[in-house]
Amino acid sequence: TGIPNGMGFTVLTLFPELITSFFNHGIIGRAMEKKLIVGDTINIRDFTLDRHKSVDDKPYGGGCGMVMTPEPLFRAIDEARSRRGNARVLLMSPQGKPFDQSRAREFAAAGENLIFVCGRYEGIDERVYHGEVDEEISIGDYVMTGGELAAMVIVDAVTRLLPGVLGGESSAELDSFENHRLEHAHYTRPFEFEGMTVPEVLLSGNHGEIEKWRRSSSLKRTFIKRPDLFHKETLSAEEKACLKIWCRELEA
Ligand SMILES: CN(C)c1cccc(CNc2ccc(C(N)=O)cn2)c1
Repeated sequence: TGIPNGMGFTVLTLFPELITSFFNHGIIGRAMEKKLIVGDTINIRDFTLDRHKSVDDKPYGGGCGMVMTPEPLFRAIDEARSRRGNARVLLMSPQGKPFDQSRAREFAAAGENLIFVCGRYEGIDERVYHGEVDEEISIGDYVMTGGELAAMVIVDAVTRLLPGVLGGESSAELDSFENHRLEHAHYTRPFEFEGMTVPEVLLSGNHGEIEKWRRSSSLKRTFIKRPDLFHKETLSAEEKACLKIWCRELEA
């Protein structure tokens, strides 16, 4: 990624402890320890200049709720940019461009440092967007009380794609959504549980048959749970044959 000490993630927020907790646990925490990523936070309130450290104010034009004032945000973003070069400023917002797995892959591959602006209240002053933000991103069509969860979702989904983060135990390449198909069913011990057993083929050691069963499982689950994904990628001849057999079995 051309970044000496890992990909940088800087989160601008009024609640840094929400973010630092996320950075210090699990696979993300291990990636931090291994210096595969450098995650830090900036408290927007530290960049206020007034005695009351105010970060919001009443909206021009009236109406309910408050808007985040531009000055502290501008100064906090400039501080973030000064920490690491080659950075992209992302505003977390319900109005943003939808984030998905292919976007996660793009960010992981680009190796740019990412700066996340997490708004609270009814949003931020429009001049911040036009002056300092490279891109507005949404993690889904719903409104939250702040952008922090959206920033953590993106950091999580991007970090796990970086080389060395997932290690051997699992690999991002076989992720669901990789080829617009959901992941196959997973089983582990015990063989029988609550009267339900494990498909015999998975214990056969016949890797060809196991891979075939897994492709079939992935296809069936996509068909049942997310048929919309089929429009993104055409069915292969093998997949068509598999679905035909399966449908005949269902009719029988
Ligand atoms: C215009 N603006 C910056 C803004 C306006 C309202 C709320 C917020 C903060 N809440 C969020 C942020 C992101 C998402 C999402 N779906 O990604 C949902 N809620 C920000």
